[in-house]
Order: sequence, then C-alpha cells, then structure tokens
Amino acid sequence: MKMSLRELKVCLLGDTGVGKSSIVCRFVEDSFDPNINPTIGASFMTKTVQYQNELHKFLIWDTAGQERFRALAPMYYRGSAAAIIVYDITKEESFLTLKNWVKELHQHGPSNIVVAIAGDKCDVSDAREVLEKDAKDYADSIHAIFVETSAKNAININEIFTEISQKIPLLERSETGVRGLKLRREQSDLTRERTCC
Ligand SMILES: Nc1nc2c(ncn2[C@@H]2O[C@H](COP(=O)(O)OP(=O)(O)OP(=O)(O)O)[C@@H](O)[C@H]2O)c(=O)[nH]1
Repeated sequence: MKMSLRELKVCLLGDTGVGKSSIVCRFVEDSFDPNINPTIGASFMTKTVQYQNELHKFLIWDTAGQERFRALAPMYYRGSAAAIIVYDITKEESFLTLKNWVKELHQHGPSNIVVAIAGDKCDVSDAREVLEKDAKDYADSIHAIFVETSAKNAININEIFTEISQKIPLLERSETGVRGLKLRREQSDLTRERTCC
C-alpha cells in the first residue's frame, strides 16, 4: 500500500538556552551535544515518521531564543501547523516567557495552530523551579499538549512529535505543507541549516 506523505511545518519557540535545538537534534539525529552553540536566526531540519497510514514529514524551524532575534519569530510561526514552546524546568523566568509566546501566538499566529509545551531538562529535577503540576494545569487551560522532556536523556522527545501527529489530523488540511516549503525558500538567506548537532 502506498502511503500518503504529509508535510507539517513545526516551529520551536522559547527563551535562549532552554533546549530547543537540543530537542530537535535528539529527535532528528538522536544525538546530544552538551556544548551546542546558541542558534543564530533559525535553523531548519526535517524528519519523516510514519503515523498510522500516513507519512508525516516534519519541517522543523528551530528559532533563536536570544532577544535580538525575537522579531524574526513571526516568519517561522506563520503557516506552522504546530508550535513547540519550550521552557527550562530549572528556570521559572523561562516559563513566564513561554506564557508570552502563547499570548503572541493567540494574537498573531495561525488560528488552528497546535500548541505543544515542553518543559525541558527534566533530568535535573533537583534544581526544579517550575512544578510539573503548575505547567500541566496551565497547558490544560489553553488546550495545549504538555510533556516534560530531557533532550539529554531522550525522555519524551519522540512522544511530543507523536502527540502533534495525533492532534493534526483533527484539523483541516490547511495550506500548511506547501506554504511551509515556500517560506523555507524565501527565508533561506536568514537561515543556516544545521549539519550536525
Ligand atoms: N541537563 C540538560 N541540559 C540540556 C538539555 N537540553 C539542553 N541542554 C543544555 O542546555 C544548553 C542550551 O541548549 P540549546 O539546545 O542550545 O538551547 P536553545 O533553546 O536552542 O538556545 P538558543 O539557540 O539560544 O535559543 C546546552 O548546554 C545544552 O546542552 C537537557 O535535557 N538536559
């Protein structure tokens, strides 16, 4: 049986240093680099996974969390099927930033965007500043997917993308895939593709 291929544009948002690139590298290459460099502008990676009788090709835009790149974010969340907003469970401030991203997406993002919240670095829960229950309650209140992840120890990384796959088919097949590719071409000058993590 020939499976249909569906392209899903996904962007990652969140403070600098929370682990966005590490999550993407773990998902795409199953690798982790403790000395990974901060992202400049954005980076792009893809990974195709089977979901039920479809192939889902994730077109992943990993945005830079540093304040100086903040204004670029709309280019990446526009036309996205899903946004993974990442905070660091050991940094309360990063959870406040996450809430601002949620507000911005509600105001300016695609109306049907699937929002997933990832509380990264759950391997260092001794230094925890954000309670899992508080984050889960908040995610529930905005109907977002929620998981605590560890890019370092490969905890819940595949799961977050599977949950996105599960939620996407409930939505209309908007112009996401084609638009995602078009945006990729338009933005290529602003973007370096990561070749390794
Ligand atoms: N202990 C631990 N460290 C992690 C984890 N994920 C990422 N890190 C570390 O956190 C630091 C920042 O990770 P990045 O993936 O570059 O964070 P980022 O959100 O992409 O940062 P920007 O590119 O600046 O936006 C790096 O030193 C990573 O090795 C994790 O799950 N556990």
